[in-house]
Amino acid sequence: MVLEAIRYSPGSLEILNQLKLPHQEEYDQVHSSTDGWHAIKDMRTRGAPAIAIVAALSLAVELQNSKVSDKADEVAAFILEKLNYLVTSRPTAVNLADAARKLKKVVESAAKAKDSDGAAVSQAYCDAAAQMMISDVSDNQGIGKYGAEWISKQAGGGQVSVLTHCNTGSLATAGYGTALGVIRSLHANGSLKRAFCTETRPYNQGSRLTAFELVHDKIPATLITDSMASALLRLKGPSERIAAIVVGADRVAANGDTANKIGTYQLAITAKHHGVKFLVAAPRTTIDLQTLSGADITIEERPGQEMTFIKGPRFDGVDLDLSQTETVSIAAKGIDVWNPAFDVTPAELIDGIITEIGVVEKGEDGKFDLTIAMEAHHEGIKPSTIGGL
Ligand SMILES: CSC[C@H]1O[C@H](OP(=O)(O)O)[C@H](O)[C@@H]1O
Repeated sequence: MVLEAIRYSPGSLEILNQLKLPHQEEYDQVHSSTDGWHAIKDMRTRGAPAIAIVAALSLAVELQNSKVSDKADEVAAFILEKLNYLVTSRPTAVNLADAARKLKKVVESAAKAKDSDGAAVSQAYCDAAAQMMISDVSDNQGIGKYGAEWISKQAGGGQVSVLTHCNTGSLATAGYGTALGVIRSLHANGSLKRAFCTETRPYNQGSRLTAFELVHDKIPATLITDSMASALLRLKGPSERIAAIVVGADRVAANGDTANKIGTYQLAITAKHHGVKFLVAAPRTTIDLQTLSGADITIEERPGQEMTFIKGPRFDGVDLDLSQTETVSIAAKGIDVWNPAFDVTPAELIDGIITEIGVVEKGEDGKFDLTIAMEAHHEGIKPSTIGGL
């Protein structure tokens, strides 16, 4: 059974409540853009691509379940207002803002069309929002293909292990995943020895979500704490043939600096120290040429209690009691907390950016040129024009 973070059909949107995973698989209904905003803010749904898709579809179901004006410009104005509201839910991942920008263009074009009316504008929006979900899965399968090929080629063939951070799988996207998509493709190719995943404190996307996906897919995998990464590379890197650390992204700046889950930057440092490749896996909807460098990326800070308390089903010493969710304190009362949700890895520590059309590598100047990848998005330039293939 395929893991579905998002279930959509015209008029109906359900999200898998990721605060309940891995022990409870509960779907929450999303009826409106307000529901969508709160689901994203609460992190009941999360992951850069999934955030964009849930936001877009939350407005689609709101339109589908309401009587829209018959005036094209009124419906267009309503949609633009709601998109501006939705992008305020979480600031770091660019996918949501990118989706809103593209959807605004669709709406403005539909509103200008000859004999257009409210229903036509609403339908054009809903069709475009639904297409984003379909495109994301195919993007991720491309990322998986090119990422797996690149890693296998760099490792000289045979089976390799990789380390990943946070959750970048079917629970962070419309399906298959980005960095976890690379792991899925390596496994499908028979090229994966083992996947190592970090627990990814404090939200524990790794221990709760990535581990859940890897167990679900029966992929050989080992969970480590975030603090074990360097020791893993030093003590088990050669024997486990750890060829790369592969992570997702929330925003890739024009120069390749990448914002991703907190803890990513230190993984890039230890990868460099241990001679292990460090790869960012991201669809081009995550590349933001308007943000020139990592210094320009807004880093979301989350509430301190998300670090100082931990939630989970009650354990009676023998088994889990799923009917009882307990919240326990794991920090001294009164301590100040700094809880940034992301950090920025400088391009100099990144060996390649895996996109759905190929792996972008640095040029002879030691810098990334992401415009080729983005132009291909519009002009269909074949992947072979991008390094690494
Ligand atoms: C393909 S998901 C990309 C990215 O999103 C995650 O952040 P969050 O769980 O806070 O939404 C994480 O940074 C992933 O790498």
